[in-house]
Amino acid sequence: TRSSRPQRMLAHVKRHAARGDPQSVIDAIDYFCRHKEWAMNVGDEKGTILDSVVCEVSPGAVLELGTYCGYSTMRIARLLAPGARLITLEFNPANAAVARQVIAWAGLEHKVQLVEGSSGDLIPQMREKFGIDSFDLVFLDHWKDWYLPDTRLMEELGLLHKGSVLLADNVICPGAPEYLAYVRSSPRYDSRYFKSHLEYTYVEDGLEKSVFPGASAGSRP
Ligand SMILES: C[C@H](C[C@H]1O[C@@H](n2cnc3c(N)ncnc32)[C@H](O)[C@@H]1O)NC(=O)c1cc(-c2ccc(F)cc2)cc(O)c1O
Ligand SMILES: [Mg+2]
Repeated sequence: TRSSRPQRMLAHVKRHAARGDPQSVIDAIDYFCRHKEWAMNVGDEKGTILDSVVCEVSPGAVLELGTYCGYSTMRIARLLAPGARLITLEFNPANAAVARQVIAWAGLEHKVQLVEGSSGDLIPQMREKFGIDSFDLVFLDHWKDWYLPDTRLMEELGLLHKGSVLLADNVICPGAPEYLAYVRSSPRYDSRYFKSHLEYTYVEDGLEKSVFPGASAGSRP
C-alpha cells in the first residue's frame, strides 16, 4: 500500500540526516516540510521559541502531549541536562512507530520515554508507572480540545508544582479557545502569548506559556 506522509518524512531523514546528530535530523524534517510535503510539526520558527523556554526552565522532568513524528521531542531532548527525563505520549501507533525511529536516528532515545496511548488514560499513571512526582515543563501539542481537560487533570493529580510551566502549541491555529480563556483568566496562572506563525506558513499562530504559581494561588480570599 501507499506509504504515509510520516513514513516518507522518515525516509527523507534516513537519506539526508547524520545518525546521532539531532540538529541534522531537525533540519532534514524542516526541509522536507517546507519543500516537499507540509506536516504538522511545531516547525523551525515556533521551535526556536520552544527551545528558549526549555533553556529557561532547564527542566528535570518534561511531559509532551502528542508526539506525532518526534520533531518537538528531539528539540526538547537535545537541550536536556544529563539525567533529565522527557516522557512523550502518542495514541496513534503508526505515528509512534515513526517517532521512535526518528528519535533513535537522532541518538536521543536514552533521554526519551515514548508511551503509546491516550493522555487521558496515561496521565493518571505517571506516578505509579513512571515514578514521576511532578513536571517542570509540559508541552501541549495533541488534540486541541484536550488541552483544557488534561490541564485540569494534571492540577487535580498534583502533577504541577509552584513554577511548573505549560507551553501550548496552536493556540490560534487550529486554536484552543477554552484552554486560552482558562489559563488567561485563572488567578492560578501567569500566562503570556508568543506570537508566531503556523509551521512552514505565513498564517498566524503562537505558543501560550503559562506558569503555575502554586495550588494555593487563586484560592486565597
Ligand atoms: C493532534 C496532532 C498531534 C498528534 O497528537 C496525537 N494525539 C491527539 N490526541 C492525543 C491524546 N489524547 N493523547 C496522545 N496523543 C494524542 C495525534 O495522534 C497526533 O499524532 N496535532 C495536530 O492535529 C496539529 C494540527 C495542525 C494543523 C493546523 C492547520 C491545518 F490546516 C491543519 C492542521 C497544526 C499543528 O501544529 C498540530 O499540532
Ligand atoms: Mg502543533
